[in-house]
Amino acid sequence: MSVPWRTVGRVDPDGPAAHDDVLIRGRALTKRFGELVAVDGVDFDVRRGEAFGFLGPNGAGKSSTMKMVGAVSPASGGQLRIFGLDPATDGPAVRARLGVVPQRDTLDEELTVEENIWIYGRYFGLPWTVVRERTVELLEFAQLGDRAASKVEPLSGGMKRRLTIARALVSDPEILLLDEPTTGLDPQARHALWDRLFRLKKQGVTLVLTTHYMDEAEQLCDRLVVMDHGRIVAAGSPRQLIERYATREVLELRFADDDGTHLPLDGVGARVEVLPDRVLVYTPDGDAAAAAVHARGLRPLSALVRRSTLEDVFLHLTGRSLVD
Ligand SMILES: Nc1ncnc2c1ncn2[C@@H]1O[C@H](COP(=O)(O)OP(=O)(O)OP(=O)(O)O)[C@@H](O)[C@H]1O
Repeated sequence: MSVPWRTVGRVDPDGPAAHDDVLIRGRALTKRFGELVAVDGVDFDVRRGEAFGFLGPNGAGKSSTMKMVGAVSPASGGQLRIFGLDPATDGPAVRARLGVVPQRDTLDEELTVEENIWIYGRYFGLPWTVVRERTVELLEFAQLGDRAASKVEPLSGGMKRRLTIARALVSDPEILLLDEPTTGLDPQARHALWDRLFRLKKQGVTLVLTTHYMDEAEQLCDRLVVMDHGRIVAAGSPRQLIERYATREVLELRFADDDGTHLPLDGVGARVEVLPDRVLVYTPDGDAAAAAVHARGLRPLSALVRRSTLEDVFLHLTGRSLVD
């Protein structure tokens, strides 16, 4: 029996995408800056209604990809189609259907909160009555209704980000592009922003975001690609990636002697990673692995069992941590 309310506005991350469900298609997409290849032939599809993420460390090529998708930076090679259009020749038509939240806020600090949305609405050529009406709704959505007439300058970082999102929504875009939406925000502000993004997703807005926070990618993204050095090193839903590249649990061990390389840990889990400050034992059963460690006479200072995350996926694929 189908359960309609569970499928409305959702995509099946494992299912094949119908052709007209693909809003953004990149094939061998490349961006060069002189000799530097910032994006090195990436393939991806973004489907209608999903939240799609580009996850990777600084310099991975996420923003460069996002700028090509935003039709503000031309591709150096490969193919890109957005709504079936080529941004190289149909830039204005593509941009009219996108909302963009850049990595750095570009709000006008001299203007008030509502004026920042008004000028954007007018820029998109919307009638004044529509702009005013939408501004009221959007400021409610951004939880800034009581700040409409305040100047932007004294707002907190989280409020400014929410205002930037509200401003990007004034043209009622089909796709919202968010470059590092929560970088620099405190945990409370990040959660408040995630909550707004969840709401947008529920309303059917397609979200495309870049992030180097694995928890953000896990929380928000239906599907994502993991990028490193301009390439896609893995693609799938967070769950698929964790199942494919990590075990269900991780036993994190810390020893008094930081050098874990000599420890007799062979076979205690499916895989062992020795980091400078801790040893990670990948295992389906963390408690059983902890017992095996103890049985070998090892006495770590601490032993913590946790679930695998996308950070573990990235570590497995690249040998490095996402946040250096
Ligand atoms: N306008 C530019 N001119 C020259 N090099 C650039 C330019 N923009 C980006 N790069 C380089 O391209 C590479 C990829 O940068 P990009 O900003 O796309 O990475 P990123 O994954 O978004 O990282 P970050 O989170 O730091 O923005 C980096 O080596 C960067 O220095």
